[in-house]
Amino acid sequence: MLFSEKIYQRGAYGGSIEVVSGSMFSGKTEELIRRLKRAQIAKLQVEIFKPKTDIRYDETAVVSHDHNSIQSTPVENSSAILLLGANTQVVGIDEAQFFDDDLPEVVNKLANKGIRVIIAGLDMDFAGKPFGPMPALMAIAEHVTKVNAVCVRCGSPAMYSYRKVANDAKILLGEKESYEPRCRPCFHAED
Ligand SMILES: Nc1ncnc2c1ncn2[C@@H]1O[C@H](COP(=O)(O)OP(=O)(O)O)[C@@H](O)[C@H]1O
Ligand SMILES: Cc1cn([C@H]2C[C@H](O)[C@@H](COP(=O)(O)O)O2)c(=O)[nH]c1=O
Ligand SMILES: [Zn+2]
Repeated sequence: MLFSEKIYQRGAYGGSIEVVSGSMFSGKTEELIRRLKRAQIAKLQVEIFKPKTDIRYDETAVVSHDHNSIQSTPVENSSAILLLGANTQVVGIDEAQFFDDDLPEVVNKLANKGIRVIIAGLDMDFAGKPFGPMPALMAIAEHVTKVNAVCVRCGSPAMYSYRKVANDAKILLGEKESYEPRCRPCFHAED
């Protein structure tokens, strides 16, 4: 889909919410970085946020599995995004699944002020259950882009993040040592 970098100029109530969602390794962060870098090229003021807890690749930058990166501000909660993002033109948010349930209200407020908000996050956790505020964010977004990884078992499009380690905690940071993307049949198959 083609998004106009100049969309913010429509003013109050002219903002918008875009959500990029899918499994791990599906390219959510790369797509987020791509859209944000285009906004920077268009000389828009861009503020990028991620949860303070997400220190997998870098304490401050948003970094993709392929090591593309963009500077960001780590924040404790969604109210910090409202505080720090209210006077900019474009707001980017990565790992949105880890934020609190107030995030949809926060991004609605930002979009109602005319800000373009671009959000990336996991739609489902390792058990295939909706993850945090993501369902609500997808409901209120103008544009939802679902991306797929490649199933590591069969090569089909993958929508699930299969957890390879025995741990039932909802939040377990990690990458290939702990997770692999799988398609529906492979996700439900016996190991
Ligand atoms: N099984 C896989 N399917 C698709 N991409 C993969 C896979 N394993 C590794 N990758 C790499 O991961 C990159 C996507 O990284 P990233 O944007 O950080 O994904 P996400 O944010 O969705 O976890 C791809 O461009 C690709 O190079
Ligand atoms: C499925 C699942 C994932 N996580 C963690 C693992 C990673 O640290 C992030 C997802 O990162 P990505 O950019 O989408 O690759 O979330 C988790 O805590 N719980 C889960 O169920
Ligand atoms: Zn498969």
